Amino acid sequence: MKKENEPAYSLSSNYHYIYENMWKYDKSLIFYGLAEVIFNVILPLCTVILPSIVVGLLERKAEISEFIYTMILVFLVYGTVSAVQAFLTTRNRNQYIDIRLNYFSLILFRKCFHMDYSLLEKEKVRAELKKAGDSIYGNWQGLEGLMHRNINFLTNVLGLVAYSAVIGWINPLILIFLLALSSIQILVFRRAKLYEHKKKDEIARIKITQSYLQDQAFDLKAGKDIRLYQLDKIISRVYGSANNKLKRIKTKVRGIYYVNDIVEIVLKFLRDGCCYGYLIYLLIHGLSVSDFVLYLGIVGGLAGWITKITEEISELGRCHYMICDFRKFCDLKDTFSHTKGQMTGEEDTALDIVFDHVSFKYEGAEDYVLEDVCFHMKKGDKYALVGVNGAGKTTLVKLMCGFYQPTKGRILVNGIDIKELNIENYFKEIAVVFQDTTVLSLTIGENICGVTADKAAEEDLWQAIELSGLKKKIDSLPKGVHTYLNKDVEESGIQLSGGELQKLLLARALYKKAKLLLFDEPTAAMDAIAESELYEQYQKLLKGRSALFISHRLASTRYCDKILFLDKGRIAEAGSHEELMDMNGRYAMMFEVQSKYYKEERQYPRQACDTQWV
Ligand SMILES: Nc1ncnc2c1ncn2[C@@H]1O[C@H](COP(=O)(O)OP(=O)(O)OP(=O)(O)O)[C@@H](O)[C@H]1O
Repeated sequence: MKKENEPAYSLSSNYHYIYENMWKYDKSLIFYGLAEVIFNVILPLCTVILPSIVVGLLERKAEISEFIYTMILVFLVYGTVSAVQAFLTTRNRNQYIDIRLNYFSLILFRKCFHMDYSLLEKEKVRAELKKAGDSIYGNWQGLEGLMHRNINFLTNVLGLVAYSAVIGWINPLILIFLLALSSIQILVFRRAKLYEHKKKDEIARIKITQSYLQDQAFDLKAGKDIRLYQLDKIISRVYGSANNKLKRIKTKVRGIYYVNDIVEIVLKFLRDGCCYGYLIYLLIHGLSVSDFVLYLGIVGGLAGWITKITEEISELGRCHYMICDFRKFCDLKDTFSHTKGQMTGEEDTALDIVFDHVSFKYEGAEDYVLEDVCFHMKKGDKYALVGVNGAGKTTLVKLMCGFYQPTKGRILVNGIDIKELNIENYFKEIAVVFQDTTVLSLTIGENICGVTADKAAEEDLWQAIELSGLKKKIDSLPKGVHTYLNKDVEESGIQLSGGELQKLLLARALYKKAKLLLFDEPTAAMDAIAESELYEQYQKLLKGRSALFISHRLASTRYCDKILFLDKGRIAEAGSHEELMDMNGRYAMMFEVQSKYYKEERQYPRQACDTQWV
């Protein structure tokens, strides 16, 4: 079993993951990477060997012509190697950014789009998503970081091997001494990195709070409430306290790195002192000046390779942990079947839904939101779901959508347990309008059809627009269905009113030609005329499809075949409008309370107007 803080994947598995995907994306990336490693080592070797050649010429008082030819050759070699190395570095850097944005980002997008909704909602999973995002949104971080760091690491290892061969030839003891010092440095680095990793969960949680508050500060909708209810102070206070928490953690992490830096300085002092002392000793005892220059460069360079190897190992470790975060999120197991699973039957135009003793509670909650809910909605049935606030209506709709699994009992869709369904296919067969649904800042047509308006089935698009009551508005827009919403993507975008937005969401649900339609307060923001028009064409809108809708305006429920009255998560009353009125229970009471105001209003309409304007 893995211990806490132990990475979820081995380093070799992460290497395999990255290079396998690089190979899939663009095979040449691997070859260009290897070429960069080779040229990264050749270049510093040139800077060590070439000066020693020049000093050698001076030492043996070479002819001026030989001196000039050699110098030209030196510059040519150095120039060519530098140019190739610079080309490879730039190319690889750009390509690594490219694969991060165009390949790995899309893996994360796809995971978010298709994973169980209930998983995505969990606070713990959101923190994991934040960490997975950190590993791809940043240069030299996580996945991209490993590609860069690996080039650097291999460069340093190859450099170390080449330089070690020369130093081992001078004196093997120096080599052993240098390697021993490096091992100490690596161990100290590792301790600092492990501590930093331990704090990552805490940091991710704080960052979620920070980015939520930043969103609120910049959000147009929140801007209204912030001004009217003076929420700025509380937002600033919570943001400040999150910043302080982060600062405290980062100060502790920096403290550990400070110890690491001191150890590094002491080791460097020891290393350079001993090596340079030994070379001076050799010079005094007959070593030529050109060899002294060469060895000096090699010893100095070797220390550089070693220092960089320790740095790169620590950076590789950091990237390794970040890749683990990315893969852990991408490998989260779903409870629903997304790619396999059964289909509901293509020939049907409606779905048959059974709630068989369904109880449900949200994760971490003590109480059940729904308890022992039983009903059978046959193909083509129109159901209304009513009840007081918090009775569990939206939760029931979300269960019907396949966003959550029941805690107890079963939900059957055309006789198949929802757990056994191919949920992606089921999503294609249902259309839902939630209370908190948002639109994308794209064109009206794209929002309704999910594709560009040109590719949409034109007739269906206009039919949905007409049925939802949005036609008049669209006809008034110069660009019609090609008009952009909001201003995030297109400056000329327009802002729809609450009611118009609701009509648009309705049009989107109707365009889909779903077998099951679920509406959560679909008319809450509509004016009375729009609402009444909608109800009048209710049967036409739903054309033999199954539908369930939640509404607090009980007058609307009379268009439904059956009404379920939900009370504290249980179905307290069920039947047609007339049956429930005859029952004289909670539904009848709520209906009476609502209709009382309409009656009163009809009795005194003028009076109200007069009082207002006289
Ligand atoms: N994601 C969630 N996590 C935890 N509890 C939740 C979640 N969503 C809703 N609840 C709780 O479940 C209960 C039922 O909520 P639900 O939204 O289903 O009620 P509702 O009947 O649709 O209410 P309303 O008429 O106000 O829209 C509430 O007490 C709510 O706090």
